[in-house]
Amino acid sequence: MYQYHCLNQISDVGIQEFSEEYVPVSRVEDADAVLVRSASMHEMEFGGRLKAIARAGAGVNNIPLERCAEEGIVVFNTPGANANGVKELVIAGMLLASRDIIGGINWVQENEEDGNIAKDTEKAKKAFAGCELDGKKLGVIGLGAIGVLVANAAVSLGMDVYGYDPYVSVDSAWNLNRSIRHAKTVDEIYKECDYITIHVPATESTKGMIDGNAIGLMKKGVVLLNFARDVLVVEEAVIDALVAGKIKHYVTDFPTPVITGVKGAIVIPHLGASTEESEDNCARMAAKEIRSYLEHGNIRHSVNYPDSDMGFKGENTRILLLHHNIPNMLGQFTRILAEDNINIADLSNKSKGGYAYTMIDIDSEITQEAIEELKAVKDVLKVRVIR
Ligand SMILES: NC(=O)C1=CN([C@@H]2O[C@H](COP(=O)(O)OP(=O)(O)OC[C@H]3O[C@@H](n4cnc5c(N)ncnc54)[C@H](O)[C@@H]3O)[C@@H](O)[C@H]2O)C=CC1
Ligand SMILES: O=C(O)C(=O)COP(=O)(O)O
Repeated sequence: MYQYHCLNQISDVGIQEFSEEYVPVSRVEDADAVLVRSASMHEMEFGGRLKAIARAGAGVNNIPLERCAEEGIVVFNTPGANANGVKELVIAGMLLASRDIIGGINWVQENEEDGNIAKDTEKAKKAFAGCELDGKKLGVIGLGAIGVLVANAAVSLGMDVYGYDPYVSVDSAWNLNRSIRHAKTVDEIYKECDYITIHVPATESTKGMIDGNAIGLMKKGVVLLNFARDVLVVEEAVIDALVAGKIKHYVTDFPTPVITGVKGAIVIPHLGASTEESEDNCARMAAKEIRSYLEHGNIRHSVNYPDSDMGFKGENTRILLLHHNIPNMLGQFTRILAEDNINIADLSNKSKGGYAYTMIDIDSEITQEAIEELKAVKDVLKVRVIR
């Protein structure tokens, strides 16, 4: 039996991926696996039983990745599974910033009692007029799953699109529309574009990247869109720029006490991934990742351990070792198994940064003493045996 705990509402489509072998539990401490969306896990203690955390979504800044790695807990996310949902809302954000659609709708509601509203509309509407997206320059910072979709959709809308991503993956580069201009520096985006949208993860190096200096380089009347994370943008600098008319609108998916209610800020309550399709996709992918790891030891889409796949666990016993990525670990593991007269049928050893993952299939049983010896090896963080 495997026990799982959901820290946020997770779509039933994902939960249905679990077999009868899986039961929900109400406490994280009792869980083999946790499913989470945006709930913060930084202050949480994890029981020794926890093996996997699956973020049904993209951003993992709510999870203490390093601490999890040290405790031998594999953290997964679901790359691309909600990207289309976000892309559609970004396009909506650009449209909301181009004409005062929100102001116009509010005006209609405020005048609902007006028997003359059809006629009065024609006088009032000039206050809500704006511009079109066609022909405007859009800068996309971060060309991952979301950035690529936004950039390509904007091309279809007739925009002149610039993309910036110094770490762009080969897949993303292949998927980009060929008319998109390759910005060699982020400053080029700041200086050239009428609309700027940011789609990078929140990390120590990206936090605060849109600051007063970046805004200083932007065109007067620029529209800035942030559907990635609040902390990427220095909100005080944005507010100064809104007041000065340097930024026309700041469209953000992240309400904070600082930005909410500010004139010119269009603040959406984190709805980027809140579509039926995105929620189903993320939940389904997250549940599959958990099953594959718990039942077969395979890792796919982890953010703190290397991906590793030895296929379905067949008749063999499978030993899984999570450890620091340092020399002579394999030598120690194979010596312990050899001393127990165990024959290795298959073996994989992968690393990612400071962490490594070794999977060993053996064609006999392993004694509890040998397991204890493996656990006692210095720099081994977790040992699991699937029989
Ligand atoms: N509003 C919402 O509901 C959602 C927000 N997000 C946020 O959007 C972010 C991006 O999501 P995805 O596109 O799915 O992730 P992704 O991992 O596919 O793409 C991120 C891209 O940013 C690039 N990048 C990293 N540092 C950069 C830098 N300094 N300058 C330029 N590019 C840089 C990477 O090379 C990568 O191509 C997530 O990390 C999350 O914070 C994601 C999904 C939903
Ligand atoms: O996937 C992401 O990074 C998101 O921001 C979506 O968050 P949510 O799952 O809607 O709480």
